[in-house]
Amino acid sequence: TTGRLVPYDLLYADGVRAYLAREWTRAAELLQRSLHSYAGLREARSACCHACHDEVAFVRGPAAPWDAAFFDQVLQRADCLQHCLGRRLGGPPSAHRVSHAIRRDFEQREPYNYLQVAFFQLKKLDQAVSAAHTFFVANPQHLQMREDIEKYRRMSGVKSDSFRDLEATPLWEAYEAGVQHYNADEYLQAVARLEESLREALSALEECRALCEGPWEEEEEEEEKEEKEDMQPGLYEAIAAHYVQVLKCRQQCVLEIATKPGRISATEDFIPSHLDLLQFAYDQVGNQTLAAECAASYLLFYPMDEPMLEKMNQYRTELGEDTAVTARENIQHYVQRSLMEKKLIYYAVEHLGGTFNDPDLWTPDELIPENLKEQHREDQEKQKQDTLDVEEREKKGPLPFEGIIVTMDSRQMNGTQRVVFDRVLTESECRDLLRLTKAAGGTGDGYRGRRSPHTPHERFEGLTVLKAVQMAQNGDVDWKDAKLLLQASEKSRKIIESYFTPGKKLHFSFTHLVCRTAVEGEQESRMDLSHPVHADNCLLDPEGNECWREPPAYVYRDYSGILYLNDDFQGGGLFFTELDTVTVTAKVYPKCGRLVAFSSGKENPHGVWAVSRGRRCAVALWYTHSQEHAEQERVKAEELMEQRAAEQDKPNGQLHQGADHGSRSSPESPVPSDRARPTSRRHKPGSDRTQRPKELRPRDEF
Ligand SMILES: O=C(O)CCC(=O)C(=O)O
Ligand SMILES: [Fe+2]
Repeated sequence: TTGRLVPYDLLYADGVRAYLAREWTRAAELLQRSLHSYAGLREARSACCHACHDEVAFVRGPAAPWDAAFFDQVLQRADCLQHCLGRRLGGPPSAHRVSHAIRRDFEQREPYNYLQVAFFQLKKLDQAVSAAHTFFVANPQHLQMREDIEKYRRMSGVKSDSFRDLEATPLWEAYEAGVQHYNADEYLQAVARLEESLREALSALEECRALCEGPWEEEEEEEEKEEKEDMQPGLYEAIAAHYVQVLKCRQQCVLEIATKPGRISATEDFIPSHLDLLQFAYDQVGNQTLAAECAASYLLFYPMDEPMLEKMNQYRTELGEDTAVTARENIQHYVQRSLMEKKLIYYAVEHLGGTFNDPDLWTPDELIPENLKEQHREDQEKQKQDTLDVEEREKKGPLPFEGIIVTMDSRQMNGTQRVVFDRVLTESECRDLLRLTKAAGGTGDGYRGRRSPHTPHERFEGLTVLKAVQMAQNGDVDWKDAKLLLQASEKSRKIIESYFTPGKKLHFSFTHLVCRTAVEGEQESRMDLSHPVHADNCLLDPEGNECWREPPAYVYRDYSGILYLNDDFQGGGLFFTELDTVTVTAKVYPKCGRLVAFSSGKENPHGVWAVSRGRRCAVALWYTHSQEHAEQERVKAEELMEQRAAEQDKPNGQLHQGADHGSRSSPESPVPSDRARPTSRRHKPGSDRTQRPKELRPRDEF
């Protein structure tokens, strides 16, 4: 390295100052240097962490974790790190302490927000665009940046390959591709990508853990001092308190690596779920040896997992008793280290106080001290009571159909009057309804593929119940399929009525089957939404934090439902926000048979993320308490249907109620829910404000 690394926070502060003074060349240079320095510091920390011994590796057994020998190890390691960093940084590591705020800015890629404007002012369009894109990847709810990017897209001098993520990691690309192959039963490709993603995840984890150790942040030091004063500590206590902070920080890395940039919540149980998927995929491609190895590795996390234990037995028989099946070494190390750190943390929490938000779902019960378990049980009890309260408030009635489950309620969706049901349709019913959309598309009657009113990058096709029945009359689609559309929407109506407004009739207001199809070749680094954030019965005014319940809004709509039919597309998640339209509070990923329902008012602003590949189909449903606004088309459609039934003199078919959805774990939640695991100990994705303060926003410069 070339001499001393200038602390990135200094460069950043100077860069922002130059930006505000509109000295664009200087601003661009300083901001870029701050990013380099930040990367350099991370590299140095990683390298040093690797070079200095991992003290936890020296601790043997659970007895007396905090003995003198252990403290020696901790101190020695701290010493080693200090020297190593000093050498690599060309100066005292303490010079690189930064405040929480600055660290957060860098984690959220804020420097790129400024860089974009500086480059734009310098007429360096290519760099402006890649800075904008890099920022936006981590801040997809940033409306201003979305607009900026739209402007770039319309500019003639901008090449499409300028929309680059300068901070891209291979992890998410590999993971998503892996899961997609897995979904498509392409197990050979799935294995390759998931192995890559697991490797990347473990290495990202190491990097993240390295950042937990010096140079310490100022605010953490403050906290620490308070703790020290509280307990008048000796040297060991001081080291212990300090060290516990590091351990907690390292444990939180699991969440950090499992959170995709721009997303709010982590993919649950990221590492074990890789092994779960890999085990199945290896099995499918006939590689029993590696499948067994993954099973053994998975069992390190969930030793009592019945299905996996069964698989293990099977492999033992198949491979012969002589073949030793062992877990992967790096996973063994990972689990041991994690358990050891948890033990130390719990020991400290028990004796020194404080709290620990364990990020893992797999932590064995025995590890948690009795009195903390007690606390944990109380928390759970309280949470249950809260749920009951919400249910009470929402006057939740019993569900009118068997086999349907409530997957998320308002509390879990951080809002009011929101719910997700699953298993409302079977796979075969989804297929039939999808066939309806395909057949209808071919006739050109009533089902016109046209550009979406919301985005030029998608086609938008809609089919009402009346159109479906009319097409059945014309012989263009099956009567059975048209009837299914009527039945599915009626079933949804009953579910929603009984859940939200038992005893108060809900009428259909409008129903249509709608597909959103990505327009091929126009998806690259697309930044708009499939459906902008809106509320269903009022006009949102995010600036005024208001929602005007007046025309042209459909003011009489009281409840909304969306019944999803498929998941073989990319993007297309539904999300809820606060009134500001940017603070995302909940996300729902479509899949066959999933029904999301919510009240249509200002309490539920929502939007749909871009569909970037494939076709996303759903039955969109709106309901009203007002009889006079009841959907007339539907009355007509039902009449036609009855006429036909009378002609045929056949009884009406019944919708299948409840479904058996196979036993394979779905990759969206790779750990089947019936596996024993503690619930609610992990942190809940709360609301997350992604819009930055206005005064520093580059937008004024456009
Ligand atoms: O399709 C979805 O998930 C939501 C659509 C929606 O919000 C609407 O059409 O009003
Ligand atoms: Fe909507």
